[in-house]
Amino acid sequence: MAAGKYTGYNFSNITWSPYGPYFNQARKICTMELFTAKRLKSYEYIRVEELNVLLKHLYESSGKPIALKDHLADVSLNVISRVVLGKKYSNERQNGIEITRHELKEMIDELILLNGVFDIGDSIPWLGFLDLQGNIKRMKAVAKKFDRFLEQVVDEHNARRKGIDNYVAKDMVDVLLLLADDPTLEVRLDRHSVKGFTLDLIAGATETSTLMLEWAFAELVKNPEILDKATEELDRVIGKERWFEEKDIVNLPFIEAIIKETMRLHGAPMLMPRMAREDCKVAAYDILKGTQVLVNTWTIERDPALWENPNEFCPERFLGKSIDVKGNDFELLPFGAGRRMCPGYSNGLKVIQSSLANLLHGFTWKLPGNMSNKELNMEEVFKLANQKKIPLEVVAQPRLAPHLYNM
Ligand code: HEM
Repeated sequence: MAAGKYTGYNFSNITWSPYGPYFNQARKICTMELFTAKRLKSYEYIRVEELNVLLKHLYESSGKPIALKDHLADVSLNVISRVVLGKKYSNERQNGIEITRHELKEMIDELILLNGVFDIGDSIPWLGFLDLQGNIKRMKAVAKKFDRFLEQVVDEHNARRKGIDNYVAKDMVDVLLLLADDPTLEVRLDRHSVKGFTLDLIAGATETSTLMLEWAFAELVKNPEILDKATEELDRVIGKERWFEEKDIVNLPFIEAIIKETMRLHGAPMLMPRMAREDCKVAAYDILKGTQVLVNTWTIERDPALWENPNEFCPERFLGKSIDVKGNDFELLPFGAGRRMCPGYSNGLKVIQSSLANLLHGFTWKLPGNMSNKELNMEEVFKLANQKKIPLEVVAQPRLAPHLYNM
């Protein structure tokens, strides 16, 4: 869907177009400025603080059914808004606060939905101007809202650093604005590009990790023997006297395997569209230069020629195997590969690893009431990301000593 044309900012137009001069620049900014190992490490305390809020909240709601996705979405949005925008948004409208967390989340949901929607005008271009489904009207409306919000974000950041020599960037918008001041940059970043970049970072990060975690929990409550194996590994490696820390992940191969298996079965169904740069042949098909190419990862990741029992949730298949999720192994591409691979994959992966490990370590998980695991609905809704048709409801009970929840 040509959402970018109407929303003004989108993965496929300003900063990210692989055909425009901004693309190489944007990639360089990601790898050399925004997602360096040092910067990611410096945000660890944010990931820990936000996860702790959730752990505490779950402790207080223990025994009651909760819609897990709503809580996970709060963690993702709070982490990414602190990392990118330098602050998180509350659900209460406070003085001087231009937007509530709920409003921001609604805007992101609308943007993601419109990016993945099937629009008649895309298939029959001469009907496009009629906007039969009303999508274009909705895109223009959400673009206006985002622009108002991002203008305010940029103004606030500029005001904060005004008159300060050698200002040290505190968040990603600061980094982008400092780069925009740099006259030596190969392609100058203007205000519009900073806003586009900022929006891509927020939209790219928010729903992806939430959905992965919701699917992981759905698979685990559906397969209690796998859930038991995961808790056994956590007890053995972490013990019952402390929480998981990011550095522990290298000692938790089964938790890593659960994440890979969740991504294999429930990752994004398609990668970002590509265009063939030259004539080529793929599996005996002639692909002409300029053809738009869609990579169907859903099919690759369930291909029986590559995976034994492809529709079964079986993390064990990854144990002792070197298949990773970083775009090197083409049978598993949850973050894509190559020039358009997800620039935020290491941050996304860290949020997923620590949320999954700590939620499993700190709580037992059950379906509400007398619902059996066989009754759990696992239907998907195909969008830009793969959503669970019926949101997962679960009941959590603490499994560690009470003083550990006193954060
Ligand atoms: C578990 C978390 C995440 C998953 C599963 C995920 C997945 C993906 C995938 C599949 C793509 C398309 C890659 C391709 O076509 O080759 C992508 C692109 C992108 N992701 Fe992520 N992502 C995650 C987290 C993040 C985070 C944390 C950020 C930013 C902070 C981010 C920002 C982006 C952006 C800006 C793009 C567009 C890149 C382009 O068009 O060239 N993502 N992501």
